[in-house]
Amino acid sequence: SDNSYIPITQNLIRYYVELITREMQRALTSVLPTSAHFYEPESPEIIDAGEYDFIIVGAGSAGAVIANRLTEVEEWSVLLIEAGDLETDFSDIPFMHIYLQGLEMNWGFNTTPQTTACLGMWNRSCHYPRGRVLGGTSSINGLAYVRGNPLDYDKWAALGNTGWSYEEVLPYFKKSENARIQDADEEYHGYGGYWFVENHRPNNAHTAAYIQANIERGRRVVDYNGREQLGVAEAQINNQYGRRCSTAKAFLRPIQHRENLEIWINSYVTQILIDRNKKAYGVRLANRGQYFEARARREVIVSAGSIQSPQLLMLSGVGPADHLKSVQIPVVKDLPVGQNLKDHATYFGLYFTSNYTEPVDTIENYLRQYFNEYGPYTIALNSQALGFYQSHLESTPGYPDIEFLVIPANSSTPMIQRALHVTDEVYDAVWGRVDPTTMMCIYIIVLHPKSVGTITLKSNDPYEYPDIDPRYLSDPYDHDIETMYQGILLALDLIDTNAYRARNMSLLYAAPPDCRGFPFSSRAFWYCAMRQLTSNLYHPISTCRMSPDPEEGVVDPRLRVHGIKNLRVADCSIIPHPVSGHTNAPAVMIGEKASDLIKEDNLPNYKSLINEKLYKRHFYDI
Ligand SMILES: Cc1cc2nc3c(=O)[nH]c(=O)nc-3n(C[C@H](O)[C@H](O)[C@H](O)COP(=O)(O)OP(=O)(O)OC[C@H]3O[C@@H](n4cnc5c(N)ncnc54)[C@H](O)[C@@H]3O)c2cc1C
Repeated sequence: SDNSYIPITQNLIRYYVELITREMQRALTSVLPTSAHFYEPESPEIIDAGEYDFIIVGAGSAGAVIANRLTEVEEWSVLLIEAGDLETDFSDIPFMHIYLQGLEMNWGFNTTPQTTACLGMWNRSCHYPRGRVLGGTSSINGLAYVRGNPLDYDKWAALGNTGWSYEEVLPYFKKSENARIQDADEEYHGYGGYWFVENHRPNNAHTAAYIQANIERGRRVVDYNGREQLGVAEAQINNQYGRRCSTAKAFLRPIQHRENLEIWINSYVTQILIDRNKKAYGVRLANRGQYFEARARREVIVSAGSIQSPQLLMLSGVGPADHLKSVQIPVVKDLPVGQNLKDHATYFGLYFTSNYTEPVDTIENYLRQYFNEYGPYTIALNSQALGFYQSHLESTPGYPDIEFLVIPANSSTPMIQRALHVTDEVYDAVWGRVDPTTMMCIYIIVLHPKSVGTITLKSNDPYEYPDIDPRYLSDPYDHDIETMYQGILLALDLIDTNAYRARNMSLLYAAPPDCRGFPFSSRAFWYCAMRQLTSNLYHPISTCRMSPDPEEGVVDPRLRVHGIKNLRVADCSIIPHPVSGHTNAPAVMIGEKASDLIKEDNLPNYKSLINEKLYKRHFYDI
């Protein structure tokens, strides 16, 4: 909704102040579940939930889009099943995104203990947040709208995935988008879609300095979703009038009246039902202490995300035969499910001090700004700028291998320790030295990691969380850690500019205890620090990888599971090669494209319904 229609009364402010105080406190203290057993019904009795044309598992970034597009066909009935509950007024506030990681909207996964990264985290294990709520991870994420580089999608196509080149996917990015951004390369954006993209206002002084420092170094200010990506930019974010625009808000709310759509929330799917002819015909799910089975006349579409789509396939007998046998699951189809896990390894420990102090205001005033669509509450972690860089390790023209996410003053909160699971010792040694009002932090992101991890089952119990073993920074030739190190050098070089010198920006002495034996800021020191404080940017992909070859992948380029009829996977798990960006925009694009593939395969004479009119700017009111 447009905030400007809401009268900003004292009662409204009081309601929000109480909400924020309560939810922040809960996030800092609540204990997240370690399994999904709370869904488990006591009785094994199964209730018939009827028949639908399509069943979609997971109302996340991709699933919500698919539910919308399939119910455009009036004669089709669609059941959308989501394990989580509804979004809240609290989750709508972009600034609160980090606190959502401490609440029940987060599944609360953790990696297995690691040996090459996450060493400064509790039990050497990184936290692995994922959305358990309508809108999925788009309802708890950091809101950055970053599609990646055209060459990423051309690589997908070059791997044999016909139909996924940049030229072929760009129309789907534009189809979903409703851009309200400045200085955009307009032909690359959509202006009539469901999903809002905005800039944040006003900018923090550190953001301006960052842009200026890069200009001094000869870099350009770009629309990173447009003509060229190398360079720096103000963030484009999925806000709608300053509020979080999750895919639930964008794609489900406007169509909730459609009679051919049923949405079941708080419903946990435990199995995809596959018959003897290897045809998927429905799902079993647990809802409010009861088992149900729903049948699909046409297809089951799994959009449960990169962790739980592979989990669900494996629980249903689709996965690596040896692994399934080891957990006593009868093998329906031997496929490399859960293999090839990749993620954007990110260094979280690079802090700088400055002579600039960002003023701190009251919650009430921040809220007044929020209701008027501006100010710190309208952005996650106050993170207003990003940069895309190419180190000497990447030679393809125009193709970045490093991203910076600039986190300026007033974004460090005690929640960071809980969100990253940093040990007390490391937290005190690093964040204990950070003055939130003056600091700047740069997250260093490896865009094309070579390290490969896995998702496996711990047992055949559908309620047990899977094993997530990402193995960050583990590739045999140290490509990932060296790329990250090059990113740190780039950041240190940037500080040595007039723009930053004017702010007296300098590297914070912050050494994790295990790295104190190395000279501060030496190469050996950074290598040590990176292994301590590298976690993920929460962008897991490739666990149900798309490939025409069933030896290499799980779904074909039409997203059909190899060897199983009437079953598709459509979410980030199908991404065959990491994008030079973030994963929410690609997930939505995948949802759009999957919907068209499904329509093509199920409607006679269907031609892609992409309507050029949708891309044209129809208003511009910022
Ligand atoms: C903290 C955080 C910050 C991030 N920041 C950004 C960002 O700034 N920009 C960006 O582009 N990306 C960001 N991402 C990543 C991005 O949001 C995700 O990659 C994307 O949302 C994934 O979409 P998806 O459709 O693959 O899965 P999801 O959106 O995770 O959807 C999966 C859905 O399936 C449901 N589900 C799972 N299992 C079952 C089951 N058995 N039964 C029923 N339902 C089930 C889940 O509850 C969930 O709703 C961030 C992620 C996190 C965690």
